[in-house]
Amino acid sequence: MGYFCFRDKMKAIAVDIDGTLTDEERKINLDAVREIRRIMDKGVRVVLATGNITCFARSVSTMIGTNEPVVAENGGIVEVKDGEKHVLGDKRECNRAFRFLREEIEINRFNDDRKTEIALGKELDIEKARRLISDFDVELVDTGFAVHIKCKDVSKGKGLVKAASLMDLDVSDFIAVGDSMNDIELLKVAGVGVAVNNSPSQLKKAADHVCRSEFGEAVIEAIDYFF
Ligand SMILES: O=C(O)COP(=O)(O)O
Ligand SMILES: [Mg+2]
Repeated sequence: MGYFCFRDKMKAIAVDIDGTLTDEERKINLDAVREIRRIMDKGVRVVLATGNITCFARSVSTMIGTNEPVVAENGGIVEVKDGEKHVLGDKRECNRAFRFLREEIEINRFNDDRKTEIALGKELDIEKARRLISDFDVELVDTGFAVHIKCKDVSKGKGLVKAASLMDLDVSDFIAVGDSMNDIELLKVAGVGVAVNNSPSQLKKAADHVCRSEFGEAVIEAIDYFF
């Protein structure tokens, strides 16, 4: 089935922030924002799905101009615009793993108020850390911007399922665009999963479509292709 079959069928897009809407320095691509606003004007609904903390996700969403739920903390939180929060993760096991890890190796924890996970500086020796906390029911996800200690059953994919139901949509109505390993479930649950070209090969393999371009240019490419 060709991708053109999806044209006019897709109702919504879920977009990752860092490395997808932004470049590697976290500068947002304004042309991609313009493109997102253009399809919003046509009635396409836009959800941001990010590993960032909820207030950051909400701020970016507000400034782009979407009033839809945001998926934050890698799917641990889905927040509706009026501030109603759906908590899909449990931080306790992350805390236990973190306390154990900090006894063993030096780690730099983000000083923020995450509700369902813990974010660490990306300079961490991730393979060593994974071995050290392998007995805990958590996983480490490296996004290229941070390393997250998150519950195994939390994902942006589950977050999108929740967001879609709050929007009276189905996840299959969504195209999802992402750049890193915290996007893999997001790309898998969506109707069409799109990896930007700066994604690791594992994400590209999980995607239905891999963009030729990188970062925000790839968001523009995906929108032009699918909407
Ligand atoms: O929080 C991160 O580490 C990356 O954020 P992202 O999911 O928006 O790319
Ligand atoms: Mg990203």
